[in-house]
Amino acid sequence: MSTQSIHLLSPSFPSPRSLSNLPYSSRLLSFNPINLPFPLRRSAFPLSCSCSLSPASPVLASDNGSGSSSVATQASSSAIDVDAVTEAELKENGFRSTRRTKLVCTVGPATCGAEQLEALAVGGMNVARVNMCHGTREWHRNVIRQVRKLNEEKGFAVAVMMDTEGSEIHMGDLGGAPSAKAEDGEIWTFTVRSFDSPLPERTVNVNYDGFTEDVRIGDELLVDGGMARFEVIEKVGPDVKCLCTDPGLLLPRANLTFWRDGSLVRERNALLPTISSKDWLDIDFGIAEGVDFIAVSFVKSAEVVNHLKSYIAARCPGSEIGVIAKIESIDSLRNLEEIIRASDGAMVARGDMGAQILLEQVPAFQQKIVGLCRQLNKPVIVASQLLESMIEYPIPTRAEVADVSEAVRQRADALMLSGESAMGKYPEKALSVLRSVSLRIERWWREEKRTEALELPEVASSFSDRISEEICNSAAKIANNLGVDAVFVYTKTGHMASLLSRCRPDCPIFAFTSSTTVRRRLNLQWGLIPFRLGFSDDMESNLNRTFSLLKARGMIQSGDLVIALSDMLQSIQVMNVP
Ligand SMILES: Nc1ncnc2c1ncn2[C@@H]1O[C@H](COP(=O)(O)OP(=O)(O)O)[C@@H](O)[C@H]1O
Ligand SMILES: C=C(OP(=O)(O)O)C(=O)O
Ligand SMILES: [K+]
Ligand SMILES: [Mg+2]
Repeated sequence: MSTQSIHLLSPSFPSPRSLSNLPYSSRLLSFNPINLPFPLRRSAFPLSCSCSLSPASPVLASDNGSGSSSVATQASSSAIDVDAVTEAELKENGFRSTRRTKLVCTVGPATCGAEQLEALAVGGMNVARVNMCHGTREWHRNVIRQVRKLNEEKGFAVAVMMDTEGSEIHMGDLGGAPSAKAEDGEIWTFTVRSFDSPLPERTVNVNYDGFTEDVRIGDELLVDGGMARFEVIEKVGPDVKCLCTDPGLLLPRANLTFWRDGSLVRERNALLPTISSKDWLDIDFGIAEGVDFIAVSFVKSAEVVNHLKSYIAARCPGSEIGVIAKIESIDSLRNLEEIIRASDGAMVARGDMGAQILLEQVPAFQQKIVGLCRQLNKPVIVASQLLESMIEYPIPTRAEVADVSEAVRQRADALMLSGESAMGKYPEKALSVLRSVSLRIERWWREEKRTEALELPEVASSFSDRISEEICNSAAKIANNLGVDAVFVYTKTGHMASLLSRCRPDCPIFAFTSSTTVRRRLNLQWGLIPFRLGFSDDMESNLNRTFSLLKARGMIQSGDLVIALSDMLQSIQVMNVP
């Protein structure tokens, strides 16, 4: 085997024992040109016979029901866990075929059964989202546990995202009716009164007590950003009488916004807390159930993100729960950069965003948010109405396919289904459209060699981080120039894997981590194939083990060209699989 390597050692980094015999002085940046015909760093032992050299480092127990990270001492030196679906895909079609864009599915009544969840997992769902706007905690608990059970029993690695309700104004649940039709010219009552008995005809509850005080006669009331439109004509105590001016379908808990002189009214409701008391209870529930991500609705500033992160850290120290900021309000657009910096990722929540700004402004903001997240090295999800027509129909519109393609072309980390998978007629078909469009556009992009000119600014905050960042940028470039088959990264926290993902290299990135929770979290990031593997500081031994384990499972072959990086060693090695 020929190994060619570049090692970059940070002065603050503990020198791994495997390096002690190498001719490096402490503060050293040594660059060995990779096209030299001999190995720069000789293997102490031949890689092909090294599967017995497994490290005795502790590894985390495999996926368990609670998602907690109980440390088991060396569960199995030979084990490597990878998502069963990716494994099958790799074996069948090789490295280049793996999908880089990740897929999030909202789980709802159409998909909450074990069989349906399994079908979504097999269909490529990387993250299951539960929306706390709907359903009971019991219902959500059941879904989360079923996902965990499937992971355990079937070898999936589906992460779970809990999405908070937030305190924006929305309608009640229509007294149990699935929907209600508002016709042109009808008078409807929007009220903050609560009813014990069924709702009177043409009456809708509103969740916000200040509603009657805040609206004025002449205001326009928009349901779901314009699915139906009303004009406020009279206020009678707790009731607001409205004339329907644009007929439409009202869905349970639909979002309400009111507009005055062409502008969104943001008076007192703009002062409502981003995380309501109900949301805090849901968050406690999510932490207890071991969710991987919490998506915060209607984020207005970085402050709330920081607050939630410290709350999570205090409630469960060492937790790996990622906080995703949903960009959907005017305030979030104003404070975009600080919010994204504070978060572990962002969601372009186009549903509510489109109700708060002009629809024609949404695409530009999408592009801006996707670009900013990439620059700041945060995963980004493009969400809402990607395949809306598939709630009803088995094929998407051409326009929807174009929208999905655009998000893939922007190289968003993930695409999300909402109603399509939660309550639509064709959840699996919708997922397969996302999958096939992603694959097709990614391939087209690679074939066209459309390497984008996007400048990636430095994100590191320490010298050691800068080294990691430079290594990842260089490794991605080398990978593209040499046309390598895969980049391997050994990462404890996942940071180096995400830095590589940020570069969007042409080949897949195999991210090896010993933590089950880090592994699941990496599921949201572009191009990463997370593996759980116990590993040591000794790269030779890590590589040997990985090669033999992956070869035994038919996932790589002798002769495949890989680049290997490690965040313990801060090194780049280029080699053929022995
Ligand atoms: N847990 C659930 N229980 C019942 N219905 C749900 C659930 N989750 C989602 N839905 C349905 O799917 C639709 C789309 O989901 P989503 O986009 O997450 O919510 P929203 O429409 O409130 O923004 C919802 O409007 C609702 O009708
Ligand atoms: C994803 C969104 O949030 P939710 O579905 O919770 O309204 C959105 O508004 O686009
Ligand atoms: K929500
Ligand atoms: Mg929303």
